[in-house]
Amino acid sequence: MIVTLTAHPSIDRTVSLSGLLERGAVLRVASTTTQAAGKGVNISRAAVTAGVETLAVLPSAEHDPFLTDLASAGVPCRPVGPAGPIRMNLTITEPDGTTTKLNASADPASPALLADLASALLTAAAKADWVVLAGSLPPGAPVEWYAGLVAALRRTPARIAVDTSDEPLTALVARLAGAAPHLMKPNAEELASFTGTDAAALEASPILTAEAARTLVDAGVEAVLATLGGAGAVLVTAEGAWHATPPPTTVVSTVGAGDSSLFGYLLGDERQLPPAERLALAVAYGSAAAALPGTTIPTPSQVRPQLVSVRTLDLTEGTAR
Ligand SMILES: O=P(O)(O)OC[C@@]1(O)O[C@H](CO)[C@@H](O)[C@@H]1O
Repeated sequence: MIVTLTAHPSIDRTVSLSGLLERGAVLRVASTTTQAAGKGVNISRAAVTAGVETLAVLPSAEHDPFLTDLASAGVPCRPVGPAGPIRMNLTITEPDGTTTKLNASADPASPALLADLASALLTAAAKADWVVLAGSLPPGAPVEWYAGLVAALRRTPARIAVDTSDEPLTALVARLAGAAPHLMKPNAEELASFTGTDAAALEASPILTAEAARTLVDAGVEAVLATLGGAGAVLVTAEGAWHATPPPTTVVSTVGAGDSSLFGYLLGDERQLPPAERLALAVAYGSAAAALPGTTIPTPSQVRPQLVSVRTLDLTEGTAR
């Protein structure tokens, strides 16, 4: 079972433009969609369509329509309240695939709500193969909240994956000694933020990315899945490093591609696939998501790992095979 925590869930409103975005202009909208989302929720959605048992833990008021949306998608939920209204994040997509995102903030989370979320998560972790801490933290949560949760989750049988950014990521990286998650999924920008490298340089060089990811493995993280957008992804473990390139993809919306990649990796792990095949599944899930509108998460029939090419990276020689 994959338990996800979305401490800062969102209603994702996507506006698809029929032309290119022009600041200050009046523009025609081709279509709009609205979906209950947030990183952990998206991963639980992917699990449901792949037939993997999941539970989405999130703050929510008792009868919030967000829960109705998740129930109609068949996503098992553990809402924790009382919580304020769920924020709305806006995505603007252009016909060339350019995706612009405006992410809002929820009302501040109280210490009592954070404590109840942590306790619901620790209870669910007793039955989980993986617990995924995903997304930003709501206002009011201390930046080291994820780091503290990882330390507590390390005392349960579950394995822990984290995908976050900004201060919560920095705080987690600062406390890896003795409390490292089993899996981290930074993108190039996130990896650059604590390795003193440049995101564009990482996206252009899988070897540089693998070297940066390697610093997390040296600090105790079992596996680092570094996603590089159109350049695919790099996987680094203590055993080696791999780079996977996606098939040519017509990008419609990149929202949810990272969450889909992370789920693809976890699915490969549940199926006990070797590292290169787990990476291929991650990249296939990510590129399938990028080809879909809004925050749509791909179904297994839309995911084609056989079209992904994987090569081994030799970090001592600085070469790829
Ligand atoms: O503000 P955060 O928590 O970093 O990201 C939230 C978010 O952008 O992440 C998902 C895509 O990964 C979306 O469903 C959601 O709107």
